[in-house]
Amino acid sequence: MSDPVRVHSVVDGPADGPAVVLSGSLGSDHRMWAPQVEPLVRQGFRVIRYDTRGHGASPVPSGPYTLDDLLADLLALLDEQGVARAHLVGLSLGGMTGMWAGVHAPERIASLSLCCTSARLGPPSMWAERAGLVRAEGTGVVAEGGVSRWVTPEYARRNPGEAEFLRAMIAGTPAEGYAACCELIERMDQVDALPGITAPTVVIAGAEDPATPPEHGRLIADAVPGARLEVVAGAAHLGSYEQPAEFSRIILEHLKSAES
Ligand SMILES: O=C(O)CC1=CCC(=O)O1
Repeated sequence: MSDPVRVHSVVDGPADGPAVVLSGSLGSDHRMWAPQVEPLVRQGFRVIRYDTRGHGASPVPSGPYTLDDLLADLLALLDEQGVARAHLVGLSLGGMTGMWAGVHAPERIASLSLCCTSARLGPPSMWAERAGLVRAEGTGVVAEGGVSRWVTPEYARRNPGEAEFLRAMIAGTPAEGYAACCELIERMDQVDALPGITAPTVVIAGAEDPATPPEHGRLIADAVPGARLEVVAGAAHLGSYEQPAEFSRIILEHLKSAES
C-alpha cells in the first residue's frame, strides 16, 4: 500500500449520519461540491469533501501519482474521520478513484455514485502533452479550456461570475499536482477490473460532456454488476455544478436505496 498524505477536508452534517465522501475532478478542490452539501445534509448524511493530493489545500508531493496513492489518501481520511464504511461520490478523477476503491477496498465502500467519469480516457499522448504544458507554463494556461469542458457555453454566458470562479479554481491548482494527475490518467486502464466491483453503483453522465461523453458512462454501467446509467440533459463535464438539482436527486435516490 502507498504512503498516504493527509488531505485537506471539510465535513458537514450530523456526526452520526451515514458518511458520504465527495471526491473531485482534475483541477478542482472541495468547493466544486458546494451545491450538493445542503441537499445531502438535509437528508441526514455526514458529508466529507476533500482536496485530492496535489490540489487545493492538500499536500503536493512530487509525481508520479498512482491510483493506489489516491486510494491510500482516501482510506487515511476515512480512518481520521472514524468512518469504517462510506458512500463514495466521485466526479471524473474522483470517479476513477471510486472505481479503484470499489475494486481494491470493497469493505470500505457502501456505494458508488460515479459522475462524468471514465475507466480509460485517452489518448495517452494528450495527457502527456497537457502535463508537460502545465509543468512548463503553469495551470493558468489550461484554465480557460478547462472551463469550456466543465460547463456548457450557455451556462458560462449566463453565469460569468461562476465561470470565473471555476477558471480561478483550475488556475489555483498547483502545477505539479495537476500534471501528476494528468500522467496518472495517461496510464490508467480500469476497464477489465469493472466486473469486480460489488458496491451498488449508479453512473451519471452529462449529455453535453465533451471530456467523458455518455458512452464512457455506458461502458462502466454495462460492466459493473447491477449498475445503471443516468444521462443528465444540459450538463457538460462538471455536471454536478451545472445541473445540481438533478445530480443531487439521482445521488440521493441511490444513497437512500443503498442504505435501505
Ligand atoms: O480536464 C479534463 O479534460 C476533464 C477531466 C478528465 C479527468 C478529470 O478529472 O477531468
